[in-house]
Amino acid sequence: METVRTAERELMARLPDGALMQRAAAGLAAACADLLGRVYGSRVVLLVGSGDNGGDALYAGARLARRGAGVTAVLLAPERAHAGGLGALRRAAGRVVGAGGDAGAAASAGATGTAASVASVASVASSASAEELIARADLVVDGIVGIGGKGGLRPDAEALAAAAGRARAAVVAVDLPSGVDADTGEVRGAAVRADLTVTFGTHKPGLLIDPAREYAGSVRLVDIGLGEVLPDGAELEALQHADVARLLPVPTGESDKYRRGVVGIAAGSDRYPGAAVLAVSGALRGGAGAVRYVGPAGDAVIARFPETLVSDRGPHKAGRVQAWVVGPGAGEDAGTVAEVVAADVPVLIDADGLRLADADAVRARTAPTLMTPHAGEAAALLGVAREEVEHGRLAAARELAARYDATVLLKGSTTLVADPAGGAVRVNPTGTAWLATAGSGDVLSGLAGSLLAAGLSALDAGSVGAYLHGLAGRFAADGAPVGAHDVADAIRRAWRDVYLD
Ligand SMILES: NC(=O)C1=CN([C@@H]2O[C@H](COP(=O)(O)OP(=O)(O)OC[C@H]3O[C@@H](n4cnc5c(N)ncnc54)[C@H](O)[C@@H]3O)[C@@H](O)[C@H]2O)[C@@H](O)CC1
Ligand SMILES: [K+]
Repeated sequence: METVRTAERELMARLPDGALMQRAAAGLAAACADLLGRVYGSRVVLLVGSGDNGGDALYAGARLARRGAGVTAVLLAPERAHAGGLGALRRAAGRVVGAGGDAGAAASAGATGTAASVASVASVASSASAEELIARADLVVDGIVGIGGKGGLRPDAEALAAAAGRARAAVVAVDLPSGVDADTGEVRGAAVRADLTVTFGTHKPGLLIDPAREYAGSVRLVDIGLGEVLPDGAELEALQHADVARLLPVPTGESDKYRRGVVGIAAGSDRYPGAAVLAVSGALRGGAGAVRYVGPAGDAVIARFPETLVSDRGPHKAGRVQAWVVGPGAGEDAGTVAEVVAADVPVLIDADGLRLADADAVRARTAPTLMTPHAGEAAALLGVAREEVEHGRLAAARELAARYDATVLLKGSTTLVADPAGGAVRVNPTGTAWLATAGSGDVLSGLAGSLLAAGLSALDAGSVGAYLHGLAGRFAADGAPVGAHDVADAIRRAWRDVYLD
C-alpha cells in the first residue's frame, strides 16, 4: 500500500485540505444510497475506528443524515475519532455512541462539542446497545480500519464485526473490509464480511484475491483522482476481454499446421487414461495446429479424438513439437517427466509431473517453464501446509516462481500467474466455483500448453488459458454442475465470446 500512500500524499499536497476525503465520502454516500434505495427514514450505523477510514464513514454518514437517514456512529476510540467528520455528522443531526456505548448517553454527546467530550459521556455504557443498534439497522458502514490497519482486528472491533455479520443489514466496507490485508488478500483473524466494498483511487490487490475477495462482496471503485499520480507497474493485473483477444493465436494465410504449432501431451497412465483424453481435449481447442499424444492411453485418446497424432515411443522419439505438457494422470512415470523437462522447448508441468520433476533440472532449463499447481501441490513443493498457501496465495505463487525459476499458475478460488522475472502478478477474473470438478485441471493444462506451442509466452499462455477456461466453465455450468469434458467443449464458445466481442 506504500504506492497508494505516496500517491495520496502527492495529490493532497496539490489540493485543498480534506479534498480527497470529501471525494471519497461523496462516492461512499452515493453507493450507500444506491444500496438503500430509499435513504429517507432508513437506519444507518457507522462503525468508526480511529483513523481516516473512520473519517470517510463519518462524512458519508453526514451526507446520508442530511438526506433524512437516521445515522448513528459507533466510535471504537471516541477520543481519537476523526474530529472533522464527527463535527459534520453532529451538524447533520447524527447520533454518536461509544463502542461499548449506549445510545442515550451518546445522543447528548452528539449535542456537545468535541470528540473528547464524547469519550467522557459515552464510556459508561452497556455493550449490548451498539450490538442492538446494529441488529436493527438497514445499513452498516464499516469504517473501522482501512489501509492503515495493522494485524488482525482488536477484540472490541471484532465484536462489532461479528454483530454486523449476524445482522440483516447490508454491510458496506469503506476502502476494504476491516481485518483483511490490503496488499496480499490474507485474512488472519476476524474480519468484516461486506456485501459491497467501496474502494478509493485504485483497486487494492487484496480485494482481488481470496480469501479477502470473499469478504469484500462486490467492489466499487471511486475515482478520487489518484490515477494521475499513481506510478505504472501495479503489483497485480487482470486481463480483460480486449487483452485476451489481442493475445489469441489466430491463423493467417501463411499458416499450416506446423507453423501454428504442435503441442505434445505426455499424460495419462494405465490407471488414469481419462487425464490424457481431457488434456488432449483442452489442447485441441487452444489454437495449436496439431496435438501429439505420447503415453499408454493412446487408444482411449484416438477413440475420442481421431485427429490426434499418437505415438507410443517416448517424448524424444515422438517427433517435433513446439511445446510439451507433462504430468496429468502420469502416475509414477518419472522417466517421461525427466525426458520432457530436458527438452529445449517450452514445457508445462502439471499434477503428478510437479511431484516427479527434479527441481534442479527444472531450474536448469533455458526454454520457458510453466508450472500449474493447485494449493495442495504448491504446498507440497514449498514444504508448507496447504492452509498456508490458501491464506497467502500471492506470496506462495511468487515464492514458487522464484524457487523454480518458472512461471507459476496457482490454481484455485483465485487463480494467479506469477513470472519468475517479477513484475505484476496476473489475477484471473473469470474463475467460477463450478470449475472445482475432477479433470478440469487436465483440460486447463492442455489448453495452456496449446497456447504455449502457438507461441505465447508462459505468462500469457497461463493467463489466457485460465481466462478462457474460467469463461468456458461459466458457459458450461450455466448454474448447474459440469463435468470437465463440458468445460472443454465450451472453450470454443469462450474463444468466440472473447474474439468477437
Ligand atoms: N490518505 C488519503 O489521502 C485518503 C485516505 N482515505 C481513507 O483513509 C484510510 C487510511 O487512513 P489512516 O492512514 O488514517 O488509517 P486507517 O484509518 O486505515 O487506520 C489507522 C487507524 O486504525 C488503528 N488501527 C490499526 N490497526 C488496527 C486494528 N487491527 N484494529 C483496530 N484499529 C486499528 C490505528 O491505531 C490508526 O488509528 C484509507 O483506507 C481511506 O479509507 C480516503 O479518505 C481518501 C483519501
Ligand atoms: K474498512
